[in-house]
Amino acid sequence: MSKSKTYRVKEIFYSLQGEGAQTGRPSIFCRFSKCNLWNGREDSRVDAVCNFCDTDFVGTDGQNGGTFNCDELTSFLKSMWPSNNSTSPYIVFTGGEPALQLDETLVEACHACGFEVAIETNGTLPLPAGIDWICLSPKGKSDVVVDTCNELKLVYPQADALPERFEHVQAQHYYLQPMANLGDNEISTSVTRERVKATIEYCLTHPRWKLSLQTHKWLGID
Ligand SMILES: C[S@@+](CC[C@H](N)C(=O)[O-])C[C@H]1O[C@@H](n2cnc3c(N)ncnc32)[C@H](O)[C@@H]1O
Ligand SMILES: Nc1nc2[nH]cc(C(=O)O)c2c(=O)[nH]1
Ligand code: SF4
Ligand SMILES: [Mg+2]
Repeated sequence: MSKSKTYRVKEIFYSLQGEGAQTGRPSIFCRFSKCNLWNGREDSRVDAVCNFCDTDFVGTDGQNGGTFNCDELTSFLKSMWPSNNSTSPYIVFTGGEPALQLDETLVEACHACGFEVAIETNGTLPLPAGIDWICLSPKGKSDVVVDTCNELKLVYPQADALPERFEHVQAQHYYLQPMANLGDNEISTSVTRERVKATIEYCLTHPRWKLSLQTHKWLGID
């Protein structure tokens, strides 16, 4: 891999993992720009393969965003972790779709710095080897090529991506996450009662599946 390769990053922030099996874990989030299932423009949302995205991933103008080479990115990520502690930095690559940019070079560089590497992915693109925690979250009619992960975290309900379609996926955890309304971070309004109720009902009748809530939205943190 060329040493001059650069990564386009929307934002980098330190927070608690809000969702899924690692909920509550201090994590550095590296949000890459761009997605392959939506161009991020509101006027294109209705026609997108993924049309309920709650995230701005366009450009590099978020907090700590920019264009980084591999050394610059790993150095910056390291600088976000509190010093004077022996716990390895836990980095969550997200986006946008991180599999468009995350490659083995960056994963290996993260490991060389002692990081643990996680990804949040829509599963439509092959993943580089070596990722320590894969959270797979399939979207709509898209073809999912990732069939093994640590957690399957399906946004529910999606007419074209209901849980039955993913029963074959090998995972340690199977989560349903209620689809949040857009444009408001208050949990009481951002997730409709109906969606939460429908998600609870599905879990109760199909107990392989557990409920995942976007707890950072409740807490008002990044
Ligand atoms: C913004 S996505 C970025 C990573 C990747 N592109 C993906 O879709 O998994 C991060 C997480 O937020 C979830 N998500 C996005 N929009 C959501 C919404 N409106 N309600 C609930 N979860 C949502 C995704 O399913 C995914 O698990
Ligand atoms: N706190 C927090 N937890 C998260 N888990 C997945 C996120 C994402 O946007 O990928 C996310 C996020 O944006 N914030
Ligand atoms: S696949 Fe992920 S980043 Fe892309 S539009 Fe959907 S939720 Fe957003
Ligand atoms: Mg998010």
